[in-house]
Amino acid sequence: MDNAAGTVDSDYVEDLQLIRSIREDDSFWDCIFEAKLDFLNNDADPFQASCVRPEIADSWVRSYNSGLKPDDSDLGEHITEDELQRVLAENAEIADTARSLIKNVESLNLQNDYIFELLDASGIALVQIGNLDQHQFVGPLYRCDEGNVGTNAHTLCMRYKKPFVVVGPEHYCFALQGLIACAAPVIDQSDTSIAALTLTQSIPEGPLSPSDEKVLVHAMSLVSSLAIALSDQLRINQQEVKLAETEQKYSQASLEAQRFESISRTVINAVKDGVLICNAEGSITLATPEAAHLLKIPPEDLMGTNARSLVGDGRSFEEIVEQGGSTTVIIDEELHETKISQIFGSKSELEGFIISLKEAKRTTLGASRGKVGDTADILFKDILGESTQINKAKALASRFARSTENILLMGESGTGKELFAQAIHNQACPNGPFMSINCAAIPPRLIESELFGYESGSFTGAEKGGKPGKIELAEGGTLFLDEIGDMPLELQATLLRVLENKRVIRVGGKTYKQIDFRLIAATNQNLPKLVSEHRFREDLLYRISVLTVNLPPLRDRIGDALYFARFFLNECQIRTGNGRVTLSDEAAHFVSVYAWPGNVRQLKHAIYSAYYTCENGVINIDDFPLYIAQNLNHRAPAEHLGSEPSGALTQNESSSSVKVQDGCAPASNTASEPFCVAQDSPLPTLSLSDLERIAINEAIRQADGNIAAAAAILDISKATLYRKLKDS
Ligand SMILES: Nc1ncnc2c1ncn2[C@@H]1O[C@H](COP(=O)(O)OP(=O)(O)OP(=O)(O)O)[C@@H](O)[C@H]1O
Repeated sequence: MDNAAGTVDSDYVEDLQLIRSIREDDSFWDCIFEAKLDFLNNDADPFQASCVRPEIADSWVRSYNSGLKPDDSDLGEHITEDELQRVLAENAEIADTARSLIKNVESLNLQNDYIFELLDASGIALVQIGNLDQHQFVGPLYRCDEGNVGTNAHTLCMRYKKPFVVVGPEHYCFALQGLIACAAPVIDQSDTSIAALTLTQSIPEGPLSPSDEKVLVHAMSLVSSLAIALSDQLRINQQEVKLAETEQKYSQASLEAQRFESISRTVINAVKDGVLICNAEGSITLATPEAAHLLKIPPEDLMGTNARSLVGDGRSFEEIVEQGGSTTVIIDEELHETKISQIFGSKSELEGFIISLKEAKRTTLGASRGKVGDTADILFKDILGESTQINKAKALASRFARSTENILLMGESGTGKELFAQAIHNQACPNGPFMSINCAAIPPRLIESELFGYESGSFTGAEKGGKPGKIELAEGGTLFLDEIGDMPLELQATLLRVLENKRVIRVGGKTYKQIDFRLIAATNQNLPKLVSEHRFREDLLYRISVLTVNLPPLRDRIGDALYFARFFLNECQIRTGNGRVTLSDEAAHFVSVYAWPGNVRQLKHAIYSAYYTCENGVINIDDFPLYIAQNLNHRAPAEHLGSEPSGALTQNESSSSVKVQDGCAPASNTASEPFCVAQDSPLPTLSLSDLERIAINEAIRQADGNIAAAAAILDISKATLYRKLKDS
């Protein structure tokens, strides 16, 4: 039988031999006794005596060295009743368990006086059962160890962590010579002897009878088995206690967790912003109703969804946190401000993120980069129109925005190229700078320094300390090159190089700087035609036109002209706070069929003008600016409404002029010349510059010669108007 307290039979082999030797050999008992006397009186080495076991010899030496007299009869160290009670209280569990195990020991047919004891590690009796009362030292108020009772079975069994028998003369003290004691250790979970079970019997001096031997062997096995059982039971008890403690801790922890979760939920739900909690990988574990509302995704669908792809701005959450934690993202065409914080575990490891989410004001756009650059606050949802043509263009541009490629926007003047550029920028990198240059509006000699920047003293008038160019400033954002068709040919080669290696060198500079930016170029010119005329580099065209969005002219966008007219009327109403103004049937028809060569911009100004001009809250054709109203005689028949789109700028057509529809006189130099409404062929043409000149004249006329007011009507700056007047 193997276990922690030892192997009953094998552990007793030496003891059995000893007992057998004592029974079979009359002189064995005396041999031990003589050896002890020889050791005590003559300093003889007890290890040399063949009848003395080495453990016993060792114990004699220790007992001797402790100063104990072998002929002492007052053995053991007296302890107080208080100390005993304290020890009993400390060992109550082992004592109770032992008691229940040894209660039947009386039923053993022990022939001699005996005492069955459980002694703690220091030798104090915790339990005593038996009738051996003539030896006072075994009384309860004694501590019995090797130092005060000499060689004994319980000390040795605990020392060697195995059952031990000490017979008559093996005891160091003569007073114990009439006893035989079998002891076995009680061993705890950490393999320490914490107590000993001992059966001590009186034994007649001299050889043992066969029945004595039998009883002794039986007693040894019993003690050993009981000690093993006691050790096991204690271990089980300890495990049960641990289990109960663990269960209690667990249930306390889960109660705490529930309480914490309910508090967190209450707090989180009380926050007005939407809140998402996700793990370190980004998988969402909690989403408040407001977050689900803002994201337009049901809360249950949000669980497990990756927050990194849902509310990211191109940077990793870790990067965002490192750079301040705030960012602006566009989700479902709406602008949102997000704040991201990290959640750390008890060992400072990243456990996840808390993301708060709220609708943002446009002013937050670019805020996290210090608002470098031009204003770009247009989102795709601001690009109006109900026609499939504009919606297709928006969908395409929005798809392109997700790439990092350059984008080319082609469309006639006023079709919304600038709006598209801003919307693409805000969808792709709302936190980055939006740098814009109109190549047609800047004198060619200045474009280079504007674009590339310059070093100090690189030309007369250069700012001290140099100046970064727009490309450099577009780092992390967008460079919008409007009217790219007007870029000087010699600069096109430099621009191509910059686009190819994303490195820029300032004018007069010596070192290149790596810049991460996206180019959005726009033009109302037919670039392939410019290429064929050697006014635009073919390689640059290929480079910038990989992703091209053609913006349809208003005349091709079925239903949009009327939609815009009503929208702009409403805008005027809100702006002025005046009453409602409507279009007469005739005016509405006219708006629908007019070709609007200046597209949305022209329509907008025409409606604004008519709004202020009309009387009685109804706009008639006469209320439109003169150059439009004069087309009355040439407007399309009503049945022309909804006809197929015509005249859209394509890469194969020249867009520098606008097609003028059937029945219209060709453009003239005066504002009094009629304009055209959309009709079928034949199609004479009117150049954009003619249109512009006429629009400018009309605006000045309406503004009674006030340039600032005329510029406002034209939706351009006063400076631009002056420049245009100068150029024309
Ligand atoms: N789809 C649209 N929704 C709302 N407004 C629009 C739309 N398209 C154009 N506009 C308005 O028309 C005007 C001209 O737009 P924008 O400047 O973007 O056009 P563009 O194509 O860049 O013109 P240009 O080539 O002359 O620079 C602006 O006032 C703009 O608000």
